[in-house]
Amino acid sequence: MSESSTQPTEPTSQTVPFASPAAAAGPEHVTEPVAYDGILLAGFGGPEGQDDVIPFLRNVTRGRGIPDERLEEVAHHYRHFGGVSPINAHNRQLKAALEAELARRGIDLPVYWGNRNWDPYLPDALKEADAAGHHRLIAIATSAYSSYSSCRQYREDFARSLVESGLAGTTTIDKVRPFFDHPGFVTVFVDGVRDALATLAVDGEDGAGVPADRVQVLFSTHSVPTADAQRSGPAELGLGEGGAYEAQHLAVASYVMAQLEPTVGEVPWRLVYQSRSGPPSQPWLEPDIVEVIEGLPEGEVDAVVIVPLGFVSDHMEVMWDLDTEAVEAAQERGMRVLRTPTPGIDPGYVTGLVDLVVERLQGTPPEQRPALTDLGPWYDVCRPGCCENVRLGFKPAAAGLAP
Ligand SMILES: CC1=C(CCC(=O)O)c2cc3nc(cc4[nH]c(cc5[nH]c(cc1n2)c(C)c5CCC(=O)O)c(CCC(=O)O)c4C)C(CCC(=O)O)=C3C
Ligand SMILES: [Fe+2]
Repeated sequence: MSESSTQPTEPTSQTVPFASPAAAAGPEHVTEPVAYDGILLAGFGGPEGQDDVIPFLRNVTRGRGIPDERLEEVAHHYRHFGGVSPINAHNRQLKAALEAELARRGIDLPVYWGNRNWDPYLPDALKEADAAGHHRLIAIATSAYSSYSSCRQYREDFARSLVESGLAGTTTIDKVRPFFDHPGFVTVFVDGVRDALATLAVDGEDGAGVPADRVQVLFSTHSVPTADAQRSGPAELGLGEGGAYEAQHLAVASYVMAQLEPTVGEVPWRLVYQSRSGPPSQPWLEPDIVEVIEGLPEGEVDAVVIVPLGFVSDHMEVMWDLDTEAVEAAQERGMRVLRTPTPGIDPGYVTGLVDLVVERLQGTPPEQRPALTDLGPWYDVCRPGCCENVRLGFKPAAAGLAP
């Protein structure tokens, strides 16, 4: 395991041990213009009432070997909020915001929305596009990084949905690059951490304020099996045992902190994980955010800033694992705690997503594409086998290079 897995005994700041550009020109970047006729907004999906909870969880975990106890626990998170995840409402808002931004820029492309795990499902979105005569789609998945769950699985869902809808051979689906280091995404986190530190500076105990060196910034993302992390991104980039998934998060977190350094100085930070779900025998990325908070040295850290770096909206993984569990852990230790915003429908984020579509419409060369870390701009089309899941076995995927 990499450095990020060691338990902290004192506030830490991580370093990024690599600089390994994916940006070299190659077949993974598409530099020909493509006349797309629709945008496919691909979401995760979530339940919208108590009766949806169990069928939704069955959809998510089919064939995954998630223990029953874990499913019951997760069902409880949803039940606590009336069986409703806000994720579908967020995606309805995002669709409307994308439509407004496209109209503002005079780009005549309809947005079709479909989910992996709940209604409206992806095959229905493809049928809706077909009915309108649209067969050349560019997809935006609501996930910014490389890994099986955050990239490849969406590509497999596209391939499966083309078959299920009867549109294989008629419709094609490409996908915008993983946008972890696109300014539209990253700026939300830079602003969020800056605002949180400013709030703490004037708003501590006794009105004295918390100095930046007594704050621990925790960038949190979804844990995944270490086997999945290792297989994320091309092995020859040499991105370490956490693969592209961990490397991309570390690079973005490091960029965020570097932006703030001139004004706030050195603030301790680290990358942590949340929402682990496999059996205990299976290694997943660590450390867990709650364990890290519980291990923070008493008397040295006055406040924790939680940054939901792995997520694009305030869905259940944010509401429960961060805003409920992690916040309670910090409060129990007498620490102040702030959680920074997710991108949601932030105007800069929405503009950025449209920019990602436009770079594919125009075939913008990689060196002209915005990317804030040395790792990007990441690939438009994945190589064969990229992010494959060895546990679940081979499944065909759309939006990849031909073998
Ligand atoms: C990397 C990643 C993201 C971020 C990228 C992205 O956003 O796509 C993400 C997002 C999400 N995960 C979500 C929900 C769930 N994820 C589960 C299970 C799993 N997630 C995994 C990974 C990820 N998940 C993995 C490796 C599993 C194990 C099973 C498997 O190998 O697939 C389970 C099963 C129960 C449990 O064990 O937790 C649930 C209910 C929701 C919806 C929240 C809502 O409803 O508001 C969202 C946005
Ligand atoms: Fe998940």
